[in-house]
Amino acid sequence: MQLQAIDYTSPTAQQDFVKSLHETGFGVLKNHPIQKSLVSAIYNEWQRFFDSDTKHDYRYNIGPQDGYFAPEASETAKGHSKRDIKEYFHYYPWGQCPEQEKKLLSQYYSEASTLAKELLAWVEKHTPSDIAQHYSQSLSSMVDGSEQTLLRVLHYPPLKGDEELGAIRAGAHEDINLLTILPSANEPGLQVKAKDGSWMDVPCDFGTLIINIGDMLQEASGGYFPSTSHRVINPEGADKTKSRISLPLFLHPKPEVVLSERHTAKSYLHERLVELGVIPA
Ligand SMILES: O=C(O)CCC(=O)C(=O)O
Ligand SMILES: [Fe+2]
Repeated sequence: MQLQAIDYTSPTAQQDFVKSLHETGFGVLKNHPIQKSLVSAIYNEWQRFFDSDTKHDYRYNIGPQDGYFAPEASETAKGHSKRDIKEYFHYYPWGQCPEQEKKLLSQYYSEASTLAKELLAWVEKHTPSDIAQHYSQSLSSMVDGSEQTLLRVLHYPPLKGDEELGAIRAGAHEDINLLTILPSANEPGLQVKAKDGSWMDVPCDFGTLIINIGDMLQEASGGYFPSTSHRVINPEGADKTKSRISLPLFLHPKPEVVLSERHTAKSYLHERLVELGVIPA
């Protein structure tokens, strides 16, 4: 399995990108419209946020899931017994956000959502017709007017040595949504599972964007687009003392969208959040 960066401006970008998503569940883009300077400014602002105690004033709301999730409240990946070693903030335009950090984060949300929708349109255009006939409605219309798209600011704190045995920064998991777009983080660690079961490092060149399929698009495409397992491993040696910040945007459809005979977006999301231990059954 190879993950080579595709040039967003190349004449064959759309086909190459959708081929990569079909074959691996992942695609890497360079020369895309998201500015590096915006991403690094957000990383800096949120490092300060996570380093300060005011984060506790933004504790997440259990139903809507917006706000700050402390390490004690973070996810336990399906099939794992230890919580991930991370804390994070869930931003929605309608949700809570510290005033100081709102300007850049809302700008990023809007730019990244626009790009994610464009990439979803590429996926739609290059889905073979025998697969596309199973979409209950066009992929673009699934997200039009959706208020569910989630921007997560993630902080993996430096390791102190007192972490629970076997706990890792992000246990192997699949994303729940349609598509995820993720700027390369400020530190390595992201790995993707290849078809032979081995773990491969995802290239971490600052400025590239990583896109992956989530379970909802896998479900809607009958598996044509695979939702590939990924994880974030712990740093070693001198890197243990470093924080890692990342900024995934999870493109979500409207709740009433029918994904398959089994699921609407709402029923699927609910099932998965219970599994992750972040909402009660
Ligand atoms: O931090 C990363 O690089 C990936 C995060 C991730 O996979 C997730 O939050 O779903
Ligand atoms: Fe993920």
